[in-house]
Amino acid sequence: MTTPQVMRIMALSINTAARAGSIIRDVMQRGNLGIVEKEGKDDLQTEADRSAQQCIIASLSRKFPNLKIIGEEGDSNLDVKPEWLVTDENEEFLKNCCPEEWREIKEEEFVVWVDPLDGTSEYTQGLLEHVTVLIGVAIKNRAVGGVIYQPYYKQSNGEIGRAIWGLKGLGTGGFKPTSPPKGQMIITTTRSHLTPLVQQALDALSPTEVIKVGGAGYKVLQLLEGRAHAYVFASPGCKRWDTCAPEAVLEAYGGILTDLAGVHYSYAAEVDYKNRMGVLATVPELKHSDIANQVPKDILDALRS
Ligand SMILES: Nc1ncnc2c1ncn2[C@@H]1O[C@H](COP(=O)(O)O)[C@@H](O)[C@H]1OP(=O)(O)O
Ligand SMILES: [Mg+2]
Ligand SMILES: [Mg+2]
Ligand SMILES: [Mg+2]
Repeated sequence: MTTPQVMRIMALSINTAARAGSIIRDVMQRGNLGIVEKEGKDDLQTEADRSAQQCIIASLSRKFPNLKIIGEEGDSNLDVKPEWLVTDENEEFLKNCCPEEWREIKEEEFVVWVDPLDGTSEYTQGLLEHVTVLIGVAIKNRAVGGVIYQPYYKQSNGEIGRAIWGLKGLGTGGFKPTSPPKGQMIITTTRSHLTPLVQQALDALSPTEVIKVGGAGYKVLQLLEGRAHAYVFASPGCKRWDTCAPEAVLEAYGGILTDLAGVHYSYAAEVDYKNRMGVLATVPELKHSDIANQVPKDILDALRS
């Protein structure tokens, strides 16, 4: 029997994210980040963002030429150094059994959303543990599979970097699932894109504690590892590549990620990339709709306008 495409795409994404992670570490070690401002000082790009994206898109498109891939850093030159081309699919992952519902999905039915470096602002400031590589796999508008790779995570065996993955219908891997403390409401949110509206939404949810960290990937990790109950961001700043992989991993785990009104984003290729209605993610222990219902209407109206 041939291996279903979704399993092969996920398995190649895991190994490619790790390779992108080593490129990110190399750029930092060389010390010349090559920072440029995209839409302003809140929207930076570095040599690491560019090179990691080239590695990911070249590797995936070489093996899956009919795959639709959308990367944060725009069109990339795919004529990359041979050592950036990843061809091996992750064998550990391939030992898993493909969920029935994804078995027949063809290469051209997927959309892969790539954020080669999530947490660029933190990367440039040396807050390296906040940095992740995000590869999200969408099928029929929905985020279904995802890889969150942390290039600076120190494993207990001394190895550097770890890959966290999730596939709906199969589950998750690469981390130790942990429930957040009972009787509290710990919210994780932005540290580099705080606005009055972001603060207003936090206040409305009466958190017992607020954890400000960088990146959408790292914030969802706070939920997976029991350090926070919810991720709340009342801002249109995130785009589909920021949330596709985190949403898929969190939902494969039993949590939910939507906009602030409680509605899922579409990950179809032709959508407007902006997550205009913000981000709300919750752990499986919370009822997501209860939290969404606590978001004041004027905050939603402000995001809509
Ligand atoms: N105003 C913004 N402009 C550009 N990117 C943003 C903005 N707000 C959020 N993002 C993206 O969403 C991620 C999560 O946001 P935050 O850390 O503020 O919670 C950021 O790391 C950044 O992704 P990236 O670093 O890949 O550009
Ligand atoms: Mg960016
Ligand atoms: Mg990002
Ligand atoms: Mg990025």
